[in-house]
Amino acid sequence: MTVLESIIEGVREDLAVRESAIPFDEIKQLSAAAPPPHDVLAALRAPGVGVIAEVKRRSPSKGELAEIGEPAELAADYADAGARVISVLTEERRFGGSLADFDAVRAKVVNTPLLRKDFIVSPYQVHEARAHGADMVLLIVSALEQNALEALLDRVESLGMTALVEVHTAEEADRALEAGAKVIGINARNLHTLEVDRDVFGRIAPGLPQNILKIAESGVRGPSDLMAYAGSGADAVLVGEGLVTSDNPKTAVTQLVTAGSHPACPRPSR
Ligand SMILES: O=P(O)(O)OC[C@@H](O)[C@@H](O)c1c[nH]c2ccccc12
Repeated sequence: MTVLESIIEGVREDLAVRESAIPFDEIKQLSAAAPPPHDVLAALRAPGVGVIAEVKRRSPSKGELAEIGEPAELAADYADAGARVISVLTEERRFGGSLADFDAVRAKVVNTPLLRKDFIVSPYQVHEARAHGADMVLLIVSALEQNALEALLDRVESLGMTALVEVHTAEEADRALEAGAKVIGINARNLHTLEVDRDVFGRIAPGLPQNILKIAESGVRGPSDLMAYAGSGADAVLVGEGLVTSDNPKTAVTQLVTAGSHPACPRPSR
């Protein structure tokens, strides 16, 4: 079993528990009653290279990253520093996140779009994300059969949310396009082996259509990594570890945002 497969096994068990507490029909109603989602595409299309800042306590590759006693405070700092979207991990077993973290962040951060970062394998989780106020959800191509990917993407969009469709290979990028993805995240980390290769973005992104928003995920340590990704066509970078392990996450976001809007930073070509 790969790391991804074992994570998903745990995700399905935890999901079954939540589903028995709140059945599908009920979560569907809750998702319909939630305040409308933010326009994530508009946020990502703003000038310059954007920053998606992640609330991340732990990772399967590095173990404990940061304690994050107050995820809402951290997220508020990210928002104040100009993050375009805030990603909140809700996977519990390997990443130490939760929907409670997501709720705390949503209660505090009202004007910045939120990404529910989890391993989505069922329509239930999409409605659940919306019920908790998510604007964006992650769909991982290598975790989904093509028909499931397409059905989940349609459901995300039918609820007015935006999908971040994550790929790690050119074949997966083709599947993402085939499914109709508008925002493609190219993850430098292979979720089966956890190896990071920062060159993956530069190999895949130039082959994607111009109108597709391209997000470089993982392994961003600071402004020079952002600049390098910008040079390969990134519209935004998604950063977790580099922020939560920094002495001052707010300043770390500010530095990235500043680099992404600097005249010397290559412009996204949309
Ligand atoms: O902490 P990093 O290396 O900056 O990476 C952030 C983000 O890309 C990473 O958390 C991530 C990318 N895809 C995922 C899928 C599931 C969980 C986590 C992830």
